[in-house]
Formats: sequence, C-alpha cells, structure tokens
Amino acid sequence: MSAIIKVANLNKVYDSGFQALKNVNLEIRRGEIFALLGPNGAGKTTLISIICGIVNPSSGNISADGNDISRDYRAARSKIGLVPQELCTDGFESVMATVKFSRGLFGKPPNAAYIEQILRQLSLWDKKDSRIMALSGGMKRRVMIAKALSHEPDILFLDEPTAGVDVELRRDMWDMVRGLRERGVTIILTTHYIEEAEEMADRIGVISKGEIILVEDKSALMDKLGQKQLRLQLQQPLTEIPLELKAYPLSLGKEGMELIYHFDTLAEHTGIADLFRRLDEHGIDYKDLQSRQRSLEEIFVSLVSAARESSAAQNAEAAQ
Ligand SMILES: Nc1ncnc2c1ncn2[C@@H]1O[C@H](COP(=O)(O)OP(=O)(O)OP(=O)(O)O)[C@@H](O)[C@H]1O
Repeated sequence: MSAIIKVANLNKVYDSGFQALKNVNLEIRRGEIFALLGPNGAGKTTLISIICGIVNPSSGNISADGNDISRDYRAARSKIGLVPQELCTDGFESVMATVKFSRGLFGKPPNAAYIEQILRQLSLWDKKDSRIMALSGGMKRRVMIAKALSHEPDILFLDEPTAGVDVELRRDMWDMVRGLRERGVTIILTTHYIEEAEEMADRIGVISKGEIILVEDKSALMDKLGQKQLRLQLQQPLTEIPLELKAYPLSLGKEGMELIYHFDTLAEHTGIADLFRRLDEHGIDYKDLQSRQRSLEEIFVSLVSAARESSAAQNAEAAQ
C-alpha cells in the first residue's frame, strides 16, 4: 500500500535545547488507522504538530500526499485535518458558523450538504445553532472533529481523542473514526489508552523519548509478542525450578505457589502435554490452572521499559 505521509530523518530540538524527536522515520499508509502510543512526554504531540505545520522541524523531510510540508505548505496542509488535544475555539460562535469558518480558512467554496452530513454524523445537527459555550464537554469535542473535517481532508490526526470522555462517547468516536476510514480517510491517533489502540488500529507505532522504537501491524504485534501464559497453582510451594525442568520456559510466582509456563501462540507444538508429563513424573501437583494472553498493555510496558534500560545502558557506557 502506498504511503500518504512520509517522515524522513526528522529531528526536533526545542529552543530550550531539549531534543524532543530523534531521527524519526515513519510512513503512514493510505487508508489505515495508525495508533501512535507513547508515555507522557514521548514526543507524540511534537511529531503531529510538525506534520501539521504548527511546529518547525530542526531537520528532516516530511510530505503529505506527495506535498512537502515546508515547500508546498498550503497544499500539504489542505490534505490534513487536526483535532488537537486542547479545545480551542470561540465559545460565543454557533456550531454551524465555526465549522463553516474553518472550511473557509482553507479556501474551499461553501458546501452546505457536506457540512450537514458531518454535523449529522457527529450528532451535532440538532445543536447547529447553539453557542459552543453552551455545549457539554463531549459535544465540544465533536465540534473540534467537525472543524477538522470541514475542508474534506484525506488525513485526520486525532491527538488523544478520547482523553477524559465517557465510555459512551468513546464508543461513538470509535464508530465515527471507523466510518471515516471506510470513506477512505487515513487516520492517525495518539492515545494513552492501550485499549483504544487494540480496538481501533491497523498498525501501531511506539514512541519513547523521541525515538520510534517499533512500528508493526497490530495483529502481527499481538501474535509476535502476545505470548500465552499457563499458570498452575501448586499444591506445595517450590523454592526453585527443579533441575530437570530447567529446559522449559518456566518461572515461579506467588512465593513459589505458582508455576508459570510461557508459550508461543504461533508455535506448532505448545509443549503443554509434554510439560504435564514431566510435572507428573516429578510429583509436582497443582490444584488449578489458568491460561491467558499477554495484553497489548503488557507488551507496551515491556517495550518501553526495555527501551529505557537500553538507553540507560548506552548512557552509562558513554559516560565511562
Ligand atoms: N515548546 C517547547 N519547548 C521545550 N520543550 C518542549 C516544548 N514542547 C514540548 N516540549 C518537550 O518535548 C517533550 C515531548 O513533548 P510532547 O508534548 O511532544 O509529548 P507527548 O508524547 O505528546 O506527551 P503527552 O502524552 O503528555 O501529551 C516533552 O519533554 C516536553 O516537555
């Protein structure tokens, strides 16, 4: 699939001297939902803001649908809709006026039918004449989305779209995002909610301390890293894994009362039958067992902490 956004060798050093992005290379595929995950301060907003032309890059090249964001700024920007984290709009204006005005900013001729369609889709049609300040928080967020869509962009950035919204609105937003994708809009969302990425994304990128540490198809990521665990609650505690079982990927939990077996969901043989035979031979009895898959949340936490450890090790090496 062709790339609609290309980010090459992007660096950002703020005036304070802080390097927020380090040699970021990223391609977003046309028509996908891409979730950018990262802890606070990882550089998600900086990256989005640079692609949207709000923050200047220190170095690197970026194009949106073939338009260089510096040289062909207007053309690039017209392809993009941005729903920022913060609500920023004039509270005294009506919903309709605000959305129409946003469209006008991009030099697009009026299109009443299109504006009606997005307001209806966002369940804002009934509120089209209301002042924005009179709307609920969730409604205000929808107005931000309507504004971002007003000029019919092919690419939509959603920066933390569901931060602080209730479960119902979150579900509505997810439906709406899926609907947009069906219409061919490419969607890039940043999120703290792993559940959101797990539910929505076709691909996932993980950013940590300004570096992209992974980009992967969600399902491949879940398969690759989503190892299954089998947990056996033992009758008698073990102080260590018996020597004869050392070859198995086993660990002990709950003060020796739990034996945990890790296995690959893709492997032809899980090795579980063999393990049970061995446990029997060694007289290791268990009273209960459960199996579960590692969630994306656990995968994410282990990726980010591995990246932290490796950068700490590199810093320590450099300091010597
Ligand atoms: N204008 C600025 N001047 C200096 N440093 C900045 C500026 N804006 C952001 N930073 C720093 O750059 C880093 C990345 O910030 P950014 O807002 O991109 O992170 P984020 O991943 O979006 O975080 P969050 O999830 O908290 O929104 C942070 O350490 C932040 O303090």
